[in-house]
Amino acid sequence: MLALHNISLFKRLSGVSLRVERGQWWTLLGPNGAGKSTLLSLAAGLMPCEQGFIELDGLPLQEIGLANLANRRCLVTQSYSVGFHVSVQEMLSFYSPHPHVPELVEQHLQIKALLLQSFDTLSGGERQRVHLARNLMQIWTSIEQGDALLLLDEPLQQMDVKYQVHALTLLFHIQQMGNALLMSHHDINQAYQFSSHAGLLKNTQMIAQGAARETITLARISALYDQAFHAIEDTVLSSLYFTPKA
Ligand SMILES: Nc1ncnc2c1ncn2[C@@H]1O[C@H](COP(=O)(O)OP(=O)(O)OP(=O)(O)O)[C@@H](O)[C@H]1O
Repeated sequence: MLALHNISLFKRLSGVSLRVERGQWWTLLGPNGAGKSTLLSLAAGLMPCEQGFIELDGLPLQEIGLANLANRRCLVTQSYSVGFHVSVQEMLSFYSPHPHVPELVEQHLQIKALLLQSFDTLSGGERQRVHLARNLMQIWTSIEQGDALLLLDEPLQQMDVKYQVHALTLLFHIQQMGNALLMSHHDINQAYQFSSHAGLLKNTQMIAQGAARETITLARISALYDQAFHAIEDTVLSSLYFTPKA
């Protein structure tokens, strides 16, 4: 679905290639400043690459146009404010062609209880739930068709543990419908547990990529963050649990 061919942007991203296919959930891991947000903005078509090119279903991104892209892909950015007084209901109807919160979204993000509240008075976690819901509603028709590309820049920030699990479960359902996900995240264990694939970015370069459980290894994670880790076997989840050495 999404193909990045050797893309670069001065001091922000260097020669990155990546293919994200339908039904795959990629997580980008890497230290602050590694280039994760830059990669997501370029993939969303919000700025041009200096070198290389990006295709969506074989078409160069710049030929698709932002209006068409808006029906097909969303970008959940790291910070979001509306800048004026507006209720959650008004904000959702302003940005989304889909007038109602879809049942699957409501089930996991519980937006309806917030609809009459002013967006600017929401707590950080509530705001992030609405921000995620708004982006999903923007492309909901494509999501239902299994044809959507979700670009997510640390989408769980400020959510409490319960809503993190709810949001990850919602994203898992959306992946199972055949959609493609590319997400940056700072939680190695959630990436290991939930994503199908992982890309490790360091100093603007992709140093490893592939199936999540083959790519996220103790040696690579320690090198990625310049930090020693323990890997503990979780026999219940038949998974590894990474924890930094103090
Ligand atoms: N608008 C900009 N102009 C110039 N440099 C920028 C700009 N935005 C980001 N950068 C630089 O590009 C590099 C990559 O930044 P980016 O935001 O992509 O990192 P990141 O991996 O998303 O980091 P974080 O985990 O902190 O969100 C950083 O060195 C950053 O300082």
